[in-house]
Amino acid sequence: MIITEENILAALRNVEDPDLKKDLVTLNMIKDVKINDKNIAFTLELTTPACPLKDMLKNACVNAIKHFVAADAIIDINITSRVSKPVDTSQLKAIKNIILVSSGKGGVGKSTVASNLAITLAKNGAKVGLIDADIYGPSVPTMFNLVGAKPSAKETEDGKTLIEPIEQYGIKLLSLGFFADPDQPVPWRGPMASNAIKQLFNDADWGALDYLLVDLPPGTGDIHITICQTFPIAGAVIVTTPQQVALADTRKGLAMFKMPGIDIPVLGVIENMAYFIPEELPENKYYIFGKDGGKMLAEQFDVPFLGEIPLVQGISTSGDNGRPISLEDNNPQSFAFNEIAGKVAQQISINNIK
Ligand SMILES: Nc1ncnc2c1ncn2[C@@H]1O[C@H](COP(=O)(O)OP(=O)(O)OP(=O)(O)O)[C@@H](O)[C@H]1O
Repeated sequence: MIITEENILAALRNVEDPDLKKDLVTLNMIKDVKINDKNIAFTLELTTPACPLKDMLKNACVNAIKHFVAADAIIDINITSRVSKPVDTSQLKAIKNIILVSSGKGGVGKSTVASNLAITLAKNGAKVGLIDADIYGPSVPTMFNLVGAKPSAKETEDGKTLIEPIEQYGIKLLSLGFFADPDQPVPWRGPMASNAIKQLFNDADWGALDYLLVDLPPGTGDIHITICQTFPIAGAVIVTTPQQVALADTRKGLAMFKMPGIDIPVLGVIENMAYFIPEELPENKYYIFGKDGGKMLAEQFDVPFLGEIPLVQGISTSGDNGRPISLEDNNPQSFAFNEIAGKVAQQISINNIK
């Protein structure tokens, strides 16, 4: 068979993206096909740089071309991505997907998860921002080694003043902690807190972002309602620990996102501190808070289970030292965060195609 672009595209129509349930040609993911004798090159444009199916799709393309077009073809696939976004007409047009990171209870590791997910998505090549909206105890300044940092302001051409997010580890950051005295007992309350948070979205120079993560305060309250009702949210990630007391509060958090008038897609549940691994015995797992609580909760609410993170000292010390663990490339916990970040991005891509 003569190798033509039509033959190649016809072959690739047999490759379906298992998440998006359509073939790669219909999804407009195949670009720039070039043919030179038996050499075939093209670009496969994914919906997220963190796509967990990258290798699988690449292999499927090679197999389809070899099977339907030419068994001896030499195939070179260049993988890129263009992050998809929900259809919306909001003022935050340059921000493609706002992801809420939420928990029913305080102290379950929501900020740890939000920070590590942000870093992991950025490491995969996405443009990422993080808003720390935790009015009770903003932890982003500590986790990103930015205690005492103050964002600067800039004047736009039309005379508006914009806050400049602070960039650290490739992520644009704004935290309520940058604007309050860390020793003040209750820095933000009621309408003042809601207004401050709205400003972090509306009056900041975010530029173009693929993902803007929001570290919410624990529980369900005014801040949650304000954010959910003011901004177009792509979805919420729920962080829980396996104890019954945490799960009970997580149920309420999950139910809030499903309430009429809020109705935010739940991207899934992450079980943090799922088991304890002692540093000197890394093969041993101790289920000190019970087993599979997060997984069962996800099943019960019919939302995806995104994965589990163990309780390890390295996660806590790295956060306290201002360099979250996922900055380390070869750490098992970085692999765990990479898998979870891939699943979060995958769920967003699935929702955006609906
Ligand atoms: N998987 C883990 N292993 C070890 N320590 C952890 C883990 N996850 C979180 N921690 C530690 O637990 C503490 C609380 O975590 P974090 O601040 O992320 O929780 P949070 O849910 O955001 O809390 P808050 O309710 O105050 O916002 C921190 O000291 C953090 O380093």
